[in-house]
Amino acid sequence: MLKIDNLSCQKGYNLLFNRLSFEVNPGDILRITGTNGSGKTSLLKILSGLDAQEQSCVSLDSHAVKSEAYQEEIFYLGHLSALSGELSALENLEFLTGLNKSTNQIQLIKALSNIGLKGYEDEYCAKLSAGQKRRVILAGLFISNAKVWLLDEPFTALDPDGVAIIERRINKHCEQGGLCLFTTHQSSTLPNQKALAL
Ligand SMILES: Nc1ncnc2c1ncn2[C@@H]1O[C@H](COP(=O)(O)OP(=O)(O)OP(=O)(O)O)[C@@H](O)[C@H]1O
Repeated sequence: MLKIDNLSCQKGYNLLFNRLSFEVNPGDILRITGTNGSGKTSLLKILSGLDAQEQSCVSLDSHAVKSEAYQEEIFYLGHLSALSGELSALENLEFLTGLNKSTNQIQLIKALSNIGLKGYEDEYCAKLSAGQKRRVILAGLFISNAKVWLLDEPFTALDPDGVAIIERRINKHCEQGGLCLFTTHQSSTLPNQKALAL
């Protein structure tokens, strides 16, 4: 269980949220909404451990955010594509999944194919469209072993086919006991999603 207990976040003079408490259980899909600047990205960054501050009010099965046990279970998909334009789609995927020793190159090529990037394995990411770049990162997400998916605006830049793929994968992940928290400004057809408004 991902537990958030009395979490507050202040940026400059702006108190984004105060004493926020909620739990996300295995199988849960949590949709986080709010106006621009309400703190959605800030919340996901705290939960991913990217926030510089140590956060004792966040734990996963009693493990603290910065602990190895917590970090092993997290995949954070940021707003902006964390890809190198000078590396190919396959090389970027190798880098993204570098810590997951159980994946080999054949699996990575298959993952790119499954997300609609067959034939783009050796293309420099600088030459890919915004949606194709997004798909490279999603390929990394889908083959990761992370239990907790933290997805910041995952549908951005994706065409309807891309949106359908990710919604299907979120469903499958959570049906198998995973957890997914995602932010979006778009409507979503995901069933059984819980909601958190900031
Ligand atoms: N490093 C930072 N230093 C100062 N202020 C920051 C920092 N990061 C974010 N903020 C501020 O915190 C507020 C919340 O930002 P955040 O990115 O979390 O919002 P959001 O809900 O994800 O917005 P959007 O819907 O536009 O993506 C904004 O006003 C932003 O300017």
